[in-house]
Amino acid sequence: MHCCASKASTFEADDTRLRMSEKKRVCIVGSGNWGSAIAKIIGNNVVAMSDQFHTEVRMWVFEEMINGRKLTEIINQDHENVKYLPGIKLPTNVVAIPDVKESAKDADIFVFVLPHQFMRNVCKQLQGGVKPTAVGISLIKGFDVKEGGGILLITTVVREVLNIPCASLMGANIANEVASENYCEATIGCKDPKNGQLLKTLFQTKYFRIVISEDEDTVEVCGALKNIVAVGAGFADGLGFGDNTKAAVIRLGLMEMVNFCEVFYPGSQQATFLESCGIADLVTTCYGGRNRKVAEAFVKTGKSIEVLENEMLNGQKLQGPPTAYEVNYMLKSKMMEDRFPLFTAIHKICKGELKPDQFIECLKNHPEHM
Ligand SMILES: NC(=O)c1ccc[n+]([C@@H]2O[C@H](COP(=O)([O-])OP(=O)(O)OC[C@H]3O[C@@H](n4cnc5c(N)ncnc54)[C@H](O)[C@@H]3O)[C@@H](O)[C@H]2O)c1
Ligand SMILES: O=P(O)(O)OC[C@H](O)CO
Repeated sequence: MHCCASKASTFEADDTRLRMSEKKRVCIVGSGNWGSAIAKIIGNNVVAMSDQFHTEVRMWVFEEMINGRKLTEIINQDHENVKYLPGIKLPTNVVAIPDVKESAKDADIFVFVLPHQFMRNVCKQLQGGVKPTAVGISLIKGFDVKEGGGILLITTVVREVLNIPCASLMGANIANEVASENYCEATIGCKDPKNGQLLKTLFQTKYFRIVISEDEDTVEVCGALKNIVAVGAGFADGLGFGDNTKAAVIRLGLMEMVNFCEVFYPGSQQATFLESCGIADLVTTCYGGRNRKVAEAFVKTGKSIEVLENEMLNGQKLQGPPTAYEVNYMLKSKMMEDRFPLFTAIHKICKGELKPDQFIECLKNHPEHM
């Protein structure tokens, strides 16, 4: 009897070990406004699905001092990111870690969510410290500039630098609204159905509904380009135009997004623009986003984008102006600026090469009207 009981417990221990080793450990790389909102979702989901996931979620935090305390300390003791997502409690199983390599230890799933301009540098720090079996997902909107004139998707940077597969999650997702659990949707771009399903399990909640698309490049490109259009919407608002003009900016922006994908990402499907990552994100960003808000103030105050970003966003980062630069960097090198007049005008206005009041003039002769 005794012998059988001990054998049974050995089997149980083996079984538990097996299940433990199959459990996925999640690392969130980034902890800004969206990073913190998504940490709330992931932290709650892994506890609800503790048979599939380790319940501790490590979140890399770019350390800074707030009123004499370290931000990591505040998050770990008070369970709130008081700087980037104030007023929202984070689950206690989300652990803030200031060392990116330490946060990545033993992780099976990497969620990349930081302003895109910092991504390559952070990825380089992770090089060599990532399990070869890990998978990544990028929530980052923007491009990486390639020497010699091209641009890379952020997921390509992850694949190249870390040698792991990488999907993306994009959508109409203003972080504060998601953190307040207001119903919305998102799109996961992932060619591999098994990884797509695993990632959907990690992110979906009753209020955050997800559709998987295999058209992964288009999903990601939509997320990056919509931030440029949002800047244009802000210019139109700052210039005092009404809703018809903003609708025209959104439509022409969408047409340039579609053309951009056709030219640079052949095989892109038009149906993808009807997902949350496409038209829905464009609408939300052109009405409620940070890029729109700062661009409106840019026209009204005459201050530079950098000054306004510092004054208005308390450390949060704009993605639209740098993305307009990155896209222009490529279009210019290919002598294709004329084919994308809205993207081009927005970049030139941000750089002070064109006056804001010339924005609408640039749209009056858009190739869409020829
Ligand atoms: N905020 C949103 O509503 C939202 C929604 C969907 C997608 N996104 C996208 O998610 C990505 C991250 O946005 P966010 O809102 O979480 O960030 P954010 O705009 O809040 O940026 C602040 C973050 O950048 C970090 N940071 C500052 N300097 C840094 C450096 N040198 N190196 C590394 N990190 C540094 C800060 O510590 C902080 O965590 C962006 O690409 C954004 O477009 C944002
Ligand atoms: O606040 P923005 O302009 O960075 O936009 C936020 C999100 O990308 C909207 O989906």
